[in-house]
Amino acid sequence: MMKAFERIYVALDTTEVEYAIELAEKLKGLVGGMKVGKEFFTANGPQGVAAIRKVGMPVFLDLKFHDIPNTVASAIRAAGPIQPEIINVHAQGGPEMLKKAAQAGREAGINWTIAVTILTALDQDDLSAIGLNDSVEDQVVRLAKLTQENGLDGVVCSAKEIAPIRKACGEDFKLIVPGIRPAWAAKGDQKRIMTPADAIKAGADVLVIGRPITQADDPVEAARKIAQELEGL
Ligand SMILES: O=c1ccn([C@@H]2O[C@H](COP(=O)(O)O)[C@@H](O)[C@H]2O)c(=O)[nH]1
Repeated sequence: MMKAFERIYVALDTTEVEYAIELAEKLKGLVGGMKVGKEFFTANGPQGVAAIRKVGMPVFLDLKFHDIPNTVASAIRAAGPIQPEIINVHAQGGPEMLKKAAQAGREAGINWTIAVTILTALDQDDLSAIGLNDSVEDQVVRLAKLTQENGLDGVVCSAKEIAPIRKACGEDFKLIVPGIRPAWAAKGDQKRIMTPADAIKAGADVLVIGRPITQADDPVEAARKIAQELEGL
């Protein structure tokens, strides 16, 4: 049985590899894993990710691939040697791309290949601006079902859509949830947010938390405070 704090993955959004390693070392035992995304990967490449893995925690490689099926599948296979626990694509890449991504993830030995539904920094007005006139919830559930039908392990969604996705896709489908904001943290550019405790109560498998921890005066204390909030849920 997973402990609640192990559900926290910290978003290491920085270009500084030494700082990221130091932070990962300090947070080991307080959180479950590290998430590295476009900023870190663009600056430090696979060697940078390997350095984070060496700290001894699972890594979520959040590169959100969105391209033609062959390119996405090849990129996922290329990530195999980095041995991320989780890798992702955009569900809006469509059914063929999703199917090829799932196959490539399995071939590469990656535990969870998942798809981003609608970014947590977007709200209803943003969807309308890009010509999507369904509700955020309907669009997220549609993409989650498409992701599941094509063999992936789960989705990235906001905590606000956990209940309808669970209803549509069941309990085994993995829900990885950014847009997490403790009551004491600034919202920043996130629009669909929830507190860590409420997101876990709603049924999130993994919470992705960046700035509330990394930008805190004392990141270790911030992580400890969040972990305590999750204890006993
Ligand atoms: O819909 C999404 C998908 C990915 N993210 C990523 O999660 C972290 C969140 O960081 P915070 O500092 O806690 O806002 C960040 O790396 C995003 O790229 C997301 O926020 N929403």
